[in-house]
Amino acid sequence: MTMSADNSNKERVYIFDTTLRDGEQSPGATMTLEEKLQVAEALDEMGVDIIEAGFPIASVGDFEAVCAVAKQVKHATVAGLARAIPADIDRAGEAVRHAQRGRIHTFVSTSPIHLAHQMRKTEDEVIEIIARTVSQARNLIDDVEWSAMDATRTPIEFLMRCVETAIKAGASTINLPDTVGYAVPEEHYAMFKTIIDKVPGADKAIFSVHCHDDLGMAVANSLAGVAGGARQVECTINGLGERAGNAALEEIVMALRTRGDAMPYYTNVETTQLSRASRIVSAAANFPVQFNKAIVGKNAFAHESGIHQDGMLKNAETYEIMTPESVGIKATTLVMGKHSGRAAFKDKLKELGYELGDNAFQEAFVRFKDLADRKKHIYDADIVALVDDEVGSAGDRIRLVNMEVVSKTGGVHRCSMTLSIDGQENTVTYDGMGSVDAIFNAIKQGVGQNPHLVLYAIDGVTGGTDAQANAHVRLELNGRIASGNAAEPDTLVASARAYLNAYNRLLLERGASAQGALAG
Ligand SMILES: CC(=O)SCCNC(=O)CCNC(=O)[C@H](O)C(C)(C)COP(=O)(O)OP(=O)(O)OC[C@H]1O[C@@H](n2cnc3c(N)ncnc32)[C@H](O)[C@@H]1OP(=O)(O)O
Ligand SMILES: CC(C)C(=O)C(=O)O
Ligand SMILES: [Mg+2]
Repeated sequence: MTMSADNSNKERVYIFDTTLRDGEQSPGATMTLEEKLQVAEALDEMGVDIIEAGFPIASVGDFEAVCAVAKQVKHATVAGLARAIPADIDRAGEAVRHAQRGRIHTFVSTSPIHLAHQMRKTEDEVIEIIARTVSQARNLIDDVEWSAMDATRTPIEFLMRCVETAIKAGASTINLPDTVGYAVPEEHYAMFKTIIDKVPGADKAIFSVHCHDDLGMAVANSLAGVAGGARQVECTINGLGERAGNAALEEIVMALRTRGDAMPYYTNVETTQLSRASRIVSAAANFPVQFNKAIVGKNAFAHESGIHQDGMLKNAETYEIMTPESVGIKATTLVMGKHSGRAAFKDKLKELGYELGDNAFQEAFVRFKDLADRKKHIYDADIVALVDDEVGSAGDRIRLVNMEVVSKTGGVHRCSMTLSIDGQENTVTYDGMGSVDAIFNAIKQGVGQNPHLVLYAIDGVTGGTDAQANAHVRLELNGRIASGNAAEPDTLVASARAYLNAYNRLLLERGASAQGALAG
């Protein structure tokens, strides 16, 4: 079994979502009040434990957003961020007091570089600030989280002093952020383990891990923090966040769920809502999700290569470690493209309602591969057009071998064409008023007949400049009418093949020899 959702013998990990605060710090990701409320509703419904709704001192808008989220949220705790500054803490307290469960999240820098350059404080001054500001917050609310900004670049002895001070002052959650995405997993594990094992009173607090993705290790570091004893993970939907982003919520949750055998922890998140939450955040923050993003990317459950598609058709567990349904995606997609094989092509034809005999199938597959080599996206409509074309022209006695068209503005339009007529090749060249006229004239010359063109139309099978052209031709000769179609990426080739297809049908009705068959 590759997936585990059995939570017995596992420890609970609390999910602290900071999409609305750290996520919104991502350049260009600002959300309106309505958008924030929509995101908060999705997070609350999904079972997130804590929603950090904003930084109330930052602006009137942020304050109002935190108040509104606090009033709306039904289940989760709502947190507001505050610097270690009295006015920040009062403002955060004022905003989250509307919540059924409110939390003040206050932070201060602890690393030497921050102390020297950002805060311009000594270690002793920082210890005094922590004691004073955490106590202030605790006088406003029971639930106080304290964070050591830049914890991972802080000497462990000083970090332990800070943590002990914060716990003594009443913080019930201690967050040790990797603010600049500097940590590596082993080190991160060791930091949590050491602090939890050694700091007096550590058992009175829940430890929290908060990672940034500057080196692409935010999720790995978060999971290492959990292994080291953290029981709250701070993360964002789609990994939105400052610079390279925060640890992605969907990745943390699905990693714990899928690899419960290696990591005995569980979360309360309803995973089938992950995909919806991702779409809501992407739209609200106006931030597209990369196609190959784990869990929620467009390609996360899509397979194009033939070997994988063949495996998927035999048993989905050959190439999928989670089901798409488990993250709220309807189904796996087998994308038809140049890497696809016969198994997937046959399956696609079946889905589209075709059952071809062996020869027709092989020919259709060769044409499909040829089309896929030339066209980026193969849609169902392309395959329908291709198979209809293949089936419709299967018995054609006159076939296009190759053609070349020269066309010049205000000048000559000339088509040189080789036709195979009952197996015999015949090359002709003819001019026309335009490219299509030259092509049709060349065919008439080649077959020695002059049917009347009743209809000629072109439409695109799909959108895009690389879309196949569907050409339709209707011919009339001696009172008989026949229609032909052809689909090709090249409009002129499609036109020639549609004309020949119609001519072949006139021949078929007549049952005569191909060249000059319709005379008299
Ligand atoms: C790692 C993180 O994600 S931290 C959160 C980052 N998020 C944000 O900054 C978004 C919201 N921020 C804002 O709107 C503004 O920066 C405000 C309102 C908070 C402050 O604005 P301003 O008063 O104009 O200060 P400014 O942003 O220029 O500088 C930050 C000040 O806060 C101080 N500061 C930074 N962190 C802390 C802290 N945790 N505790 C106390 N002071 C702090 C800095 O030292 C600096 O103080 P100084 O002006 O005395 O040198
Ligand atoms: C404010 C803190 C928690 C933060 O976002 C960080 O250090 O990355
Ligand atoms: Mg952060």
